[in-house]
Amino acid sequence: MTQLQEQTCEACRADAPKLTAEQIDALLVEAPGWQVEERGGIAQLNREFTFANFAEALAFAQKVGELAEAFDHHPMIVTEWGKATVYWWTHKIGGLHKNDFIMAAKTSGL
Ligand SMILES: C[C@H](O)[C@H](O)[C@H]1CNC2=NC(N)=NC(=O)C2=N1
Repeated sequence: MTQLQEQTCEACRADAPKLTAEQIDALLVEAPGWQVEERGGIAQLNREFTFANFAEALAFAQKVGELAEAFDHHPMIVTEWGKATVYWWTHKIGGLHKNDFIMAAKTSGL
């Protein structure tokens, strides 16, 4: 996990290739707790984080947002009482890029 977590996102270009199923399977091994689900035809990496209450979930969401701003790569975060679900995918390519796994690993490290 630390290996992915320490990497930095490469500048993702619109013509960057989406990860293949094999590449996704290999990267999932390095991102325990994360799963890939397709939403609206787009493969997304997601993980649910649980907390004691809403305030803690919100504080976590804020940290994820700061991480996203630092790397200019942004997730969807669904924040609820006791839960925050983080979704990573690359808008530019409408799918998954290694950057999404790097950001997921960093999210797990928060
Ligand atoms: C202009 C800015 O760098 C781009 O729009 C970035 C911002 N954050 C992003 N976040 C994600 N998840 N995918 C992108 O393609 C993306 N592009």
